[in-house]
Amino acid sequence: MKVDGKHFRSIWRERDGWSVGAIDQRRLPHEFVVARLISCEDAAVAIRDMLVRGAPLIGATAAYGMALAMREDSSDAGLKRAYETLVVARPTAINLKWALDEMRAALVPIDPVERAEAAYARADEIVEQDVEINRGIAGNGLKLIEAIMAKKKPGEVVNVLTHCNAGWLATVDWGTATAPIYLAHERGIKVHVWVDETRPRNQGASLTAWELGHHGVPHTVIPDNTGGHLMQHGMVDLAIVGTDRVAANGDVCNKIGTYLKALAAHDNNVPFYVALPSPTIDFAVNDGIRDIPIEQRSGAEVTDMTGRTADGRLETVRIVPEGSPVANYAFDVTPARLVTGLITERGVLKPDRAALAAAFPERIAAAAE
Ligand SMILES: CSC[C@H]1O[C@H](OP(=O)(O)O)[C@H](O)[C@@H]1O
Repeated sequence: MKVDGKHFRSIWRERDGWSVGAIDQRRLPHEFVVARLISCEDAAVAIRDMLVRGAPLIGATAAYGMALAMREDSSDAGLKRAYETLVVARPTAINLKWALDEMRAALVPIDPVERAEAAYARADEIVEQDVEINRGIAGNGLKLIEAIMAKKKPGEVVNVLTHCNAGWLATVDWGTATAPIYLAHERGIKVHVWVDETRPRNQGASLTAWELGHHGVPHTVIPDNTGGHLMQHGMVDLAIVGTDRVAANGDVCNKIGTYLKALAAHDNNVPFYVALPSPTIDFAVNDGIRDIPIEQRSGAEVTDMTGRTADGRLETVRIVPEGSPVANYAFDVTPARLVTGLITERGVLKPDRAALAAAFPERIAAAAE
């Protein structure tokens, strides 16, 4: 999307034809820094350390990581090593394994001498497919926003709450949860976004607020615990969040705190939608709460905070007493019963196996492989 009028994507193949550029999201919102990935290991570290993050972008980065690996060693052993290096970078977003499986399926059958070129071609396809899918999500989600706007009085706005960052920074472009918001904004529909800060990594405060602001979308950053109050007072028309993995039964894994937001929405009859591209559907998992692996990250993400001082310096400070134990679960799972609908590129679906299977039969086949 736009950054001060200039169009950007979150990841791209550089002009040299082989290295990979990516916005270093750890530096936002205070610094806009572009990283250059030149090896498979660079791609794996970028995913693990959240230089890039967000399920679809993790998948795109892994795809280019395989292409970088094929430049280094396109043998069968090199292909296996690259897959194994990348697939363990983070455990929860299924898009990582999806992209690696897609790359492996394209590369195993061909001569090793052809693999590097083929890998970049397939990675480029995955990147362009993500953008197209998100445009589809935008159009399908827009209908929900338009239906709410139709019931509003002149001059009123549609208030959308979102959690974490499921914006264009979490994908290649457009985002998932934000895609309908950007399209509504571009169509002149007055939307306002309540942006959950999303402790401890603050993807909302640091990333969603940054991208919405640079694209000119009205928004307000709120502490994570505010959403329930806003819903009780009729200040949220709908919630739209992203997801890292949707189980076959419609359970939704997303950033920690999503489940609590869904409970508040359910209690206040606020529609709670989840936006996702079909690669995020995992038919191999039948019970999301029981079976989706929940990443636990470093306690330092909870004990420390980084910000900009009054004189412009970036500093990290400790906010938890030395010696206090810390737990840092990065995701939770919202049961399907709390989800109003799944906004996909093929329509808004009921969060259940029948709807998912009917819309995306190819995802069932993939899970069976
Ligand atoms: C469009 S997927 C975005 C999804 O990914 C985020 O997790 P992380 O920032 O840790 O990669 C979060 O769960 C978002 O909803």
